[in-house]
Amino acid sequence: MVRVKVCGITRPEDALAAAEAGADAIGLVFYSPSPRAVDSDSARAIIECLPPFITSVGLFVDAAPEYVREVLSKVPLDLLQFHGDETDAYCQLFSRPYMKALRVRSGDDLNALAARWPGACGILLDSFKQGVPGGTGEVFDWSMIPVNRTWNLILAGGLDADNVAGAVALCQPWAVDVSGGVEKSKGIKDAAKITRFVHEVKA
Ligand SMILES: O=C(O)c1ccccc1NCC(=O)[C@H](O)[C@H](O)COP(=O)(O)O
Repeated sequence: MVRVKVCGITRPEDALAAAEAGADAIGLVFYSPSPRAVDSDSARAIIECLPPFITSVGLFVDAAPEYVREVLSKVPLDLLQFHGDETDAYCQLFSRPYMKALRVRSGDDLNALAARWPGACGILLDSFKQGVPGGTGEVFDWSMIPVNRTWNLILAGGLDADNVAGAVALCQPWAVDVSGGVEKSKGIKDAAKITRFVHEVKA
């Protein structure tokens, strides 16, 4: 069964909509230039309203370790996601499971790249857009993804209810990750779009 993470959650009602739709995880963005960014108090309130068995993921981009530790002291995050140029050693500083996001560019050897983060529980493949670390709303060339891989693939980038079934059939990921494709506007999710997306993945 392919897992689903709904990322860029900014409101408790959107976290509940994701949980009720059957999503397995929610993502909270701790990167202030993003229109989907949340502060620690908001993030804690969102997580506190979740029912059991929904993984809470905190997302950072080249953050100072002190900031990550400050967030972790206030917010009960289950899993970390690093979207910048963080090394494996940096990602392992926080004694939490982590996923490393890689923004895919043509010609990348994705198996070789993934091997640089042996401590990662998953590799999130996302689209590359200059100056935009994530949440681009754009797909990348899924044919670049190696069929033979030893790492857990989380597929991201421009997914929505119309393309996700094809993406799953082609790429066979451990999980999929979506943000823009289930929104009314940046950071405001659409419950019906979330429900349709999860159905397309899990039906
Ligand atoms: O979502 C953001 O605004 C964001 C900003 C900076 C770094 C990462 C960000 N999102 C990370 C995610 O995991 C997104 O879900 C992923 O990039 C896919 O986004 P989308 O293409 O909109 O589905």
